[in-house]
Amino acid sequence: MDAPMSRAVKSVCTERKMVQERSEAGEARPIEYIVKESQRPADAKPLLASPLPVVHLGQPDEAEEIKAALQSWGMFQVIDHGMPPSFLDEVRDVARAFFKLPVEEKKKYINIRDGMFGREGYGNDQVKVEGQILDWTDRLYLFVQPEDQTKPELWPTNPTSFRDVLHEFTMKTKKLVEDVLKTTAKSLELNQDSFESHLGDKFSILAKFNYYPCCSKPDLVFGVKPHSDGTLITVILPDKDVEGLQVMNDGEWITVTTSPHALIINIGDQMEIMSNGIFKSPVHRVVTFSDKDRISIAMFCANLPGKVIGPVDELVNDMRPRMYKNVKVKDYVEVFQQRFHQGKSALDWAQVL
Ligand SMILES: O=C(O)CCC(=O)C(=O)O
Ligand SMILES: [Fe+2]
Repeated sequence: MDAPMSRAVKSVCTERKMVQERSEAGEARPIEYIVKESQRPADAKPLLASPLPVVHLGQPDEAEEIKAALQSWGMFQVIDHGMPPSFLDEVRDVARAFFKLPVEEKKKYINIRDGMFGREGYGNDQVKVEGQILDWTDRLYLFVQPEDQTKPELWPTNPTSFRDVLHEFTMKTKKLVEDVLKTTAKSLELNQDSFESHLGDKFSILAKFNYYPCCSKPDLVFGVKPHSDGTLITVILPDKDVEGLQVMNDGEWITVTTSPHALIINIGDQMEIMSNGIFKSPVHRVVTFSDKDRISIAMFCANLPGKVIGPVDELVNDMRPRMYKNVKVKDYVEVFQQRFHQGKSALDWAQVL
Protein backbone atom coordinates (compact mmCIF):
# COMPACT_ATOMS: atom_id res chain seq x y z
CA MET A 1 0.00 0.00 0.00
CA ASP A 2 1.55 3.28 -0.99
CA ALA A 3 2.17 6.19 1.31
CA PRO A 4 -0.81 8.46 0.80
CA MET A 5 0.98 11.56 1.97
CA SER A 6 3.76 11.67 -0.61
CA ARG A 7 3.69 15.03 -2.41
CA ALA A 8 1.34 16.27 0.30
CA VAL A 9 1.32 19.88 1.31
CA LYS A 10 1.75 19.97 5.06
CA SER A 11 -1.19 21.37 7.03
CA VAL A 12 -2.25 24.31 4.90
CA CYS A 13 -5.09 25.48 7.10
CA THR A 14 -5.37 29.14 6.38
CA GLU A 15 -8.72 30.44 5.20
CA ARG A 16 -9.01 31.05 1.49
CA LYS A 17 -11.53 33.28 -0.22
CA MET A 18 -14.83 31.52 -0.75
CA VAL A 19 -15.70 30.75 -4.37
CA GLN A 20 -18.86 32.79 -3.90
CA GLU A 21 -16.71 35.86 -3.13
CA ARG A 22 -14.61 35.29 -6.23
CA SER A 23 -17.73 34.91 -8.32
CA GLU A 24 -19.33 38.08 -6.95
CA ALA A 25 -16.10 40.03 -7.51
CA GLY A 26 -16.10 38.85 -11.13
CA GLU A 27 -12.67 37.26 -10.85
CA ALA A 28 -12.18 35.90 -14.30
CA ARG A 29 -9.35 33.40 -14.07
CA PRO A 30 -8.11 32.53 -10.61
CA ILE A 31 -5.25 30.33 -11.67
CA GLU A 32 -5.66 27.60 -9.05
CA TYR A 33 -9.04 26.71 -10.55
CA ILE A 34 -8.00 26.37 -14.16
CA VAL A 35 -7.98 22.82 -15.41
CA LYS A 36 -5.18 21.57 -17.72
CA GLU A 37 -6.08 22.07 -21.34
CA SER A 38 -6.37 18.35 -22.16
CA GLN A 39 -8.84 17.81 -19.30
CA ARG A 40 -11.16 20.78 -19.64
CA PRO A 41 -14.95 20.42 -19.54
CA ALA A 42 -15.23 21.58 -23.13
CA ASP A 43 -15.50 17.97 -24.31
CA ALA A 44 -18.90 17.69 -22.62
CA LYS A 45 -21.56 16.82 -25.15
CA PRO A 46 -24.72 18.31 -23.75
CA LEU A 47 -26.55 17.06 -26.80
CA LEU A 48 -26.03 13.60 -25.42
CA ALA A 49 -28.09 14.48 -22.37
CA SER A 50 -29.94 11.38 -21.37
CA PRO A 51 -32.46 10.50 -18.67
CA LEU A 52 -31.07 8.10 -16.11
CA PRO A 53 -32.66 4.64 -15.91
CA VAL A 54 -35.57 4.54 -13.46
CA VAL A 55 -35.71 1.89 -10.73
CA HIS A 56 -39.19 1.26 -9.31
CA LEU A 57 -38.38 0.20 -5.77
CA GLY A 58 -40.92 -2.14 -4.22
CA GLN A 59 -42.25 -3.23 -7.62
CA PRO A 60 -41.87 -6.79 -9.00
CA ASP A 61 -39.06 -5.85 -11.43
CA GLU A 62 -36.97 -3.87 -8.95
CA ALA A 63 -34.07 -6.34 -8.82
CA GLU A 64 -33.72 -6.66 -12.61
CA GLU A 65 -34.02 -2.89 -13.01
CA ILE A 66 -31.38 -2.14 -10.40
CA LYS A 67 -28.98 -4.73 -11.83
CA ALA A 68 -29.33 -3.39 -15.36
CA ALA A 69 -28.89 0.21 -14.17
CA LEU A 70 -25.87 -0.54 -12.01
CA GLN A 71 -24.16 -2.60 -14.68
CA SER A 72 -24.60 0.03 -17.36
CA TRP A 73 -24.56 3.41 -15.58
CA GLY A 74 -23.75 2.78 -11.92
CA MET A 75 -26.40 5.42 -11.38
CA PHE A 76 -30.20 5.56 -11.53
CA GLN A 77 -33.17 7.67 -10.52
CA VAL A 78 -35.90 6.86 -8.03
CA ILE A 79 -39.26 8.54 -8.21
CA ASP A 80 -41.31 6.60 -5.64
CA HIS A 81 -38.98 7.42 -2.79
CA GLY A 82 -41.71 8.45 -0.39
CA MET A 83 -40.64 12.09 -0.20
CA PRO A 84 -43.31 14.45 -1.51
CA PRO A 85 -42.21 17.17 -3.98
CA SER A 86 -43.06 19.85 -1.41
CA PHE A 87 -40.63 18.26 1.04
CA LEU A 88 -37.82 18.07 -1.54
CA ASP A 89 -38.44 21.75 -2.27
CA GLU A 90 -38.14 22.49 1.43
CA VAL A 91 -34.74 20.74 1.56
CA ARG A 92 -33.55 22.73 -1.46
CA ASP A 93 -34.97 25.94 0.02
CA VAL A 94 -33.07 25.64 3.32
CA ALA A 95 -29.87 24.85 1.42
CA ARG A 96 -30.33 27.87 -0.83
CA ALA A 97 -31.28 30.12 2.09
CA PHE A 98 -28.10 29.08 3.91
CA PHE A 99 -25.85 29.79 0.93
CA LYS A 100 -27.60 33.14 0.39
CA LEU A 101 -26.48 34.36 3.83
CA PRO A 102 -23.54 36.76 3.90
CA VAL A 103 -20.22 34.90 3.84
CA GLU A 104 -19.36 36.21 7.31
CA GLU A 105 -22.53 34.68 8.74
CA LYS A 106 -21.77 31.33 7.11
CA LYS A 107 -18.23 31.42 8.43
CA LYS A 108 -19.64 30.83 11.92
CA TYR A 109 -19.64 27.23 10.73
CA ILE A 110 -16.23 27.30 9.07
CA ASN A 111 -14.42 23.96 8.79
CA ILE A 112 -11.14 25.37 10.09
CA ARG A 113 -10.92 25.32 13.90
CA ASP A 114 -7.78 26.20 15.83
CA GLY A 115 -5.79 26.10 12.63
CA MET A 116 -6.92 22.53 11.88
CA PHE A 117 -8.92 21.58 8.83
CA GLY A 118 -11.97 19.55 9.85
CA ARG A 119 -14.09 17.28 7.67
CA GLU A 120 -17.27 19.02 8.80
CA GLY A 121 -18.43 22.59 8.39
CA TYR A 122 -18.57 25.31 5.74
CA GLY A 123 -15.64 25.77 3.40
CA ASN A 124 -14.08 24.88 0.12
CA ASP A 125 -11.27 22.61 -1.09
CA GLN A 126 -8.51 21.78 1.30
CA VAL A 127 -5.12 22.05 -0.41
CA LYS A 128 -3.72 18.55 0.03
CA VAL A 129 -1.21 18.20 -2.79
CA GLU A 130 1.10 20.53 -4.69
CA GLY A 131 -0.35 21.93 -7.88
CA GLN A 132 -3.85 20.83 -6.93
CA ILE A 133 -6.58 22.21 -9.18
CA LEU A 134 -9.40 23.56 -7.03
CA ASP A 135 -13.10 23.00 -7.67
CA TRP A 136 -15.42 25.96 -8.29
CA THR A 137 -17.68 25.28 -5.32
CA ASP A 138 -18.38 26.16 -1.71
CA ARG A 139 -19.91 23.53 0.51
CA LEU A 140 -21.22 22.59 3.89
CA TYR A 141 -20.42 19.11 5.20
CA LEU A 142 -22.30 17.65 8.17
CA PHE A 143 -22.24 14.11 9.57
CA VAL A 144 -25.89 13.22 10.14
CA GLN A 145 -25.54 9.52 11.06
CA PRO A 146 -24.73 7.89 13.45
CA GLU A 147 -26.82 10.35 15.37
CA ASP A 148 -24.76 10.16 18.58
CA GLN A 149 -21.70 11.36 16.67
CA THR A 150 -23.20 14.47 15.10
CA LYS A 151 -21.88 17.93 16.00
CA PRO A 152 -25.00 20.05 16.50
CA GLU A 153 -22.91 23.20 16.95
CA LEU A 154 -22.06 23.03 13.24
CA TRP A 155 -25.68 22.70 12.12
CA PRO A 156 -26.91 26.11 10.91
CA THR A 157 -29.70 27.80 12.86
CA ASN A 158 -30.34 30.21 10.01
CA PRO A 159 -32.72 29.54 8.31
CA THR A 160 -34.50 28.47 11.47
CA SER A 161 -35.95 25.32 9.93
CA PHE A 162 -32.55 24.07 8.69
CA ARG A 163 -31.97 21.54 11.47
CA ASP A 164 -35.47 20.03 11.49
CA VAL A 165 -35.55 19.74 7.71
CA LEU A 166 -32.12 18.11 7.60
CA HIS A 167 -33.10 15.67 10.34
CA GLU A 168 -36.22 14.63 8.47
CA PHE A 169 -34.31 14.33 5.19
CA THR A 170 -31.74 12.13 6.95
CA MET A 171 -34.37 9.77 8.35
CA LYS A 172 -36.05 9.43 4.96
CA THR A 173 -32.74 8.96 3.17
CA LYS A 174 -31.73 6.26 5.64
CA LYS A 175 -34.90 4.28 4.91
CA LEU A 176 -34.37 4.72 1.16
CA VAL A 177 -30.76 3.54 1.42
CA GLU A 178 -31.81 0.44 3.36
CA ASP A 179 -34.31 -0.42 0.61
CA VAL A 180 -31.73 0.16 -2.13
CA LEU A 181 -29.15 -2.04 -0.39
CA LYS A 182 -31.67 -4.86 0.01
CA THR A 183 -32.69 -4.65 -3.63
CA THR A 184 -29.06 -4.53 -4.74
CA ALA A 185 -28.34 -7.70 -2.73
CA LYS A 186 -31.41 -9.37 -4.19
CA SER A 187 -30.27 -8.50 -7.72
CA LEU A 188 -27.07 -10.51 -7.11
CA GLU A 189 -29.06 -13.38 -5.55
CA LEU A 190 -27.53 -12.68 -2.17
CA ASN A 191 -29.11 -12.68 1.24
CA GLN A 192 -30.90 -9.35 1.45
CA ASP A 193 -28.70 -8.20 4.35
CA SER A 194 -25.41 -8.90 2.56
CA PHE A 195 -24.57 -5.24 2.18
CA GLU A 196 -26.50 -3.96 5.15
CA SER A 197 -25.12 -6.32 7.76
CA HIS A 198 -21.71 -4.84 7.16
CA LEU A 199 -23.19 -1.61 8.35
CA GLY A 200 -24.43 -3.13 11.60
CA ASP A 201 -27.08 -1.05 13.29
CA LYS A 202 -25.22 2.10 12.51
CA PHE A 203 -24.82 3.75 9.23
CA SER A 204 -22.56 6.62 8.43
CA ILE A 205 -24.15 9.41 6.42
CA LEU A 206 -22.29 12.58 5.54
CA ALA A 207 -24.54 15.32 4.14
CA LYS A 208 -22.79 17.54 1.61
CA PHE A 209 -24.54 20.75 0.58
CA ASN A 210 -22.95 21.92 -2.67
CA TYR A 211 -23.13 25.48 -3.94
CA TYR A 212 -21.72 26.20 -7.40
CA PRO A 213 -21.57 29.98 -7.98
CA CYS A 214 -21.68 31.39 -11.51
CA CYS A 215 -18.31 31.24 -13.21
CA SER A 216 -17.29 33.68 -15.93
CA LYS A 217 -15.15 30.97 -17.57
CA PRO A 218 -17.13 27.76 -17.16
CA ASP A 219 -15.17 26.01 -19.91
CA LEU A 220 -11.96 26.30 -17.86
CA VAL A 221 -13.05 24.99 -14.46
CA PHE A 222 -14.96 22.15 -12.85
CA GLY A 223 -17.66 22.46 -10.18
CA VAL A 224 -16.40 19.03 -9.11
CA LYS A 225 -13.54 17.39 -11.00
CA PRO A 226 -14.07 13.87 -12.45
CA HIS A 227 -14.25 11.35 -9.62
CA SER A 228 -16.03 8.30 -8.32
CA ASP A 229 -17.46 8.50 -4.80
CA GLY A 230 -15.69 6.72 -1.95
CA THR A 231 -19.05 5.67 -0.51
CA LEU A 232 -21.19 2.56 -0.47
CA ILE A 233 -23.97 4.55 -2.10
CA THR A 234 -24.73 8.23 -2.59
CA VAL A 235 -28.17 9.82 -2.78
CA ILE A 236 -28.27 13.15 -4.63
CA LEU A 237 -31.02 15.75 -4.56
CA PRO A 238 -30.19 17.75 -7.68
CA ASP A 239 -31.01 21.39 -8.37
CA LYS A 240 -34.58 21.72 -9.57
CA ASP A 241 -33.79 23.97 -12.53
CA VAL A 242 -30.12 23.65 -13.41
CA GLU A 243 -28.47 20.50 -14.75
CA GLY A 244 -24.72 20.19 -14.36
CA LEU A 245 -24.00 16.65 -13.26
CA GLN A 246 -22.36 14.53 -15.96
CA VAL A 247 -21.54 10.84 -15.88
CA MET A 248 -19.11 8.84 -17.97
CA ASN A 249 -20.98 6.19 -19.91
CA ASP A 250 -19.43 4.05 -22.64
CA GLY A 251 -16.47 6.41 -22.81
CA GLU A 252 -18.57 9.57 -23.22
CA TRP A 253 -19.66 12.28 -20.85
CA ILE A 254 -23.44 12.42 -20.60
CA THR A 255 -25.39 15.22 -18.97
CA VAL A 256 -27.67 13.59 -16.42
CA THR A 257 -31.35 14.43 -16.69
CA THR A 258 -34.10 13.14 -14.42
CA SER A 259 -37.82 13.49 -13.88
CA PRO A 260 -38.77 16.43 -11.70
CA HIS A 261 -38.78 15.34 -8.02
CA ALA A 262 -36.54 12.32 -8.63
CA LEU A 263 -33.61 11.47 -6.42
CA ILE A 264 -30.40 10.29 -8.06
CA ILE A 265 -28.61 7.29 -6.62
CA ASN A 266 -25.11 6.19 -7.54
CA ILE A 267 -22.93 3.52 -6.07
CA GLY A 268 -19.48 4.33 -4.76
CA ASP A 269 -16.15 2.53 -4.50
CA GLN A 270 -17.16 0.61 -1.37
CA MET A 271 -19.96 -1.09 -3.33
CA GLU A 272 -17.60 -1.83 -6.21
CA ILE A 273 -15.25 -3.55 -3.74
CA MET A 274 -18.03 -5.48 -1.96
CA SER A 275 -19.62 -6.59 -5.23
CA ASN A 276 -16.19 -7.88 -6.36
CA GLY A 277 -16.27 -5.48 -9.31
CA ILE A 278 -19.62 -6.67 -10.70
CA PHE A 279 -20.87 -3.13 -10.21
CA LYS A 280 -18.58 -0.28 -11.18
CA SER A 281 -18.48 2.94 -9.23
CA PRO A 282 -19.31 5.53 -11.93
CA VAL A 283 -16.98 8.40 -12.78
CA HIS A 284 -18.90 11.66 -12.73
CA ARG A 285 -18.23 15.41 -12.61
CA VAL A 286 -20.05 18.73 -12.30
CA VAL A 287 -19.80 21.68 -14.69
CA THR A 288 -20.62 25.32 -13.99
CA PHE A 289 -22.35 28.12 -15.91
CA SER A 290 -21.68 31.79 -16.50
CA ASP A 291 -25.28 32.87 -15.98
CA LYS A 292 -26.72 30.53 -13.36
CA ASP A 293 -25.61 29.12 -10.05
CA ARG A 294 -26.58 25.65 -8.85
CA ILE A 295 -27.13 23.79 -5.60
CA SER A 296 -27.28 20.08 -4.88
CA ILE A 297 -27.37 17.96 -1.75
CA ALA A 298 -25.39 14.72 -1.73
CA MET A 299 -25.93 12.21 1.08
CA PHE A 300 -22.79 10.04 1.28
CA CYS A 301 -23.68 6.69 2.85
CA ALA A 302 -20.78 4.57 3.94
CA ASN A 303 -19.66 1.76 6.18
CA LEU A 304 -18.38 2.90 9.55
CA PRO A 305 -14.67 3.83 9.56
CA GLY A 306 -13.61 0.93 11.81
CA LYS A 307 -15.16 -1.76 9.57
CA VAL A 308 -13.15 -3.98 7.29
CA ILE A 309 -14.80 -4.48 3.91
CA GLY A 310 -14.04 -6.76 1.00
CA PRO A 311 -15.87 -8.73 -1.69
CA VAL A 312 -18.89 -10.64 -0.36
CA ASP A 313 -17.88 -14.36 -0.16
CA GLU A 314 -20.59 -15.60 -2.53
CA LEU A 315 -19.31 -13.28 -5.26
CA VAL A 316 -15.83 -14.76 -5.30
CA ASN A 317 -15.40 -18.01 -7.24
CA ASP A 318 -13.26 -19.67 -9.91
CA MET A 319 -15.08 -17.82 -12.65
CA ARG A 320 -14.74 -14.53 -10.83
CA PRO A 321 -11.57 -14.43 -8.75
CA ARG A 322 -11.25 -11.94 -5.94
CA MET A 323 -10.60 -8.49 -7.40
CA TYR A 324 -10.19 -6.54 -4.17
CA LYS A 325 -8.43 -7.06 -0.86
CA ASN A 326 -10.10 -6.58 2.49
CA VAL A 327 -9.54 -2.98 3.54
CA LYS A 328 -10.35 -0.92 6.58
CA VAL A 329 -12.84 1.76 5.61
CA LYS A 330 -10.89 4.47 7.45
CA ASP A 331 -7.71 3.66 5.49
CA TYR A 332 -9.61 3.56 2.23
CA VAL A 333 -11.21 6.94 2.87
CA GLU A 334 -7.83 8.48 3.64
CA VAL A 335 -6.30 7.24 0.40
CA PHE A 336 -9.48 8.22 -1.44
CA GLN A 337 -9.29 11.82 -0.23
CA GLN A 338 -5.65 12.17 -1.12
CA ARG A 339 -6.20 10.76 -4.60
CA PHE A 340 -9.39 12.76 -5.14
CA HIS A 341 -7.47 16.00 -4.93
CA GLN A 342 -5.07 14.70 -7.57
CA GLY A 343 -7.98 13.70 -9.82
CA LYS A 344 -7.12 9.99 -9.39
CA SER A 345 -9.11 6.93 -8.38
CA ALA A 346 -8.28 5.04 -5.18
CA LEU A 347 -9.67 1.70 -6.32
CA ASP A 348 -6.37 0.35 -7.62
CA TRP A 349 -4.97 0.74 -4.10
CA ALA A 350 -7.43 -1.94 -2.95
CA GLN A 351 -7.02 -4.19 -5.98
CA VAL A 352 -5.59 -7.70 -5.80
CA LEU A 353 -2.56 -7.54 -8.05
O1 LIG B 1 -23.68 18.29 -7.60
C1 LIG B 1 -23.93 17.17 -7.98
O2 LIG B 1 -24.92 16.93 -8.70
C2 LIG B 1 -23.06 15.98 -7.62
C3 LIG B 1 -21.95 16.29 -6.67
C4 LIG B 1 -20.96 15.17 -6.50
O3 LIG B 1 -20.73 14.36 -7.36
C5 LIG B 1 -20.27 15.06 -5.21
O4 LIG B 1 -20.42 15.95 -4.37
O5 LIG B 1 -19.54 14.03 -5.03
FE1 LIG C 1 -19.71 12.57 -6.53
